Amino acid sequence: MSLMVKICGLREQMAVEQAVNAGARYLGFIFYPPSVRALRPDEAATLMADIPDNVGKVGVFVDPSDREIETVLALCPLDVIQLHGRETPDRVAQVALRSGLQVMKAIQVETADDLGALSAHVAAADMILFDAKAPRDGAAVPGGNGLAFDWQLLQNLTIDKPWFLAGGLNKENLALAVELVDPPGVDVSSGVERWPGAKDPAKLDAFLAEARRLADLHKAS
Ligand SMILES: O=C(O)c1ccccc1NCC(=O)[C@H](O)[C@H](O)COP(=O)(O)O
Repeated sequence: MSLMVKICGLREQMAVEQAVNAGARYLGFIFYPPSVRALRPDEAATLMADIPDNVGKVGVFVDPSDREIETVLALCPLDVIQLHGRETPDRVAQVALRSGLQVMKAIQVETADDLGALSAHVAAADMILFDAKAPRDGAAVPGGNGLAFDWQLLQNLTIDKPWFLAGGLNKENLALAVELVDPPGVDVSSGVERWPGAKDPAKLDAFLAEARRLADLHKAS
């Protein structure tokens, strides 16, 4: 098993370099102004300048207009557009067609009902990311909240596209999450931070080392 790791919400050059060197497969940059992790396109372009081709650059959007996406793409060489709002499968397909890029659709999960539209999203998107629902607080943003959902809801999931488990992951709970869900990829933001928006070098390294350890364990078994 190789476990893909996506580190999300990067804002600092050092953290970008560290995540690349420690084996992250995807790096996420937030283009949603209400988030503390949001970047302007020019700031993100600077951070992306030296990312090698084997590491995917993911732009995270929430119910974006075509114009918002085009403004980012004019400066940022994204590989993947992550849609983290209430986008329908039709909108996901439209974004993929217009941008020519891969699209990752985030599905926010609290109960089994939240998986009702999964097959339509799988058909429309190139990748799926399962995350926890945001707290029911008007000020909450839809991701990066450090909250886990009931991972058992994803047990025995078979989907024929790459997918990621996200939401409240950290070095301590990664082994249990991987054992229960066996995801092809995992995504983390808060669990590798000192505070929202500031990645912690020690936590980043520890998370990526744990992901490698789990992948090696799986290979050996
Ligand atoms: O991270 C944000 O600030 C954010 C804001 C709005 C939409 C999505 C956002 N993050 C998307 C991600 O992919 C996060 O990594 C994912 O929600 C998991 O976050 P965490 O629970 O903090 O590890």
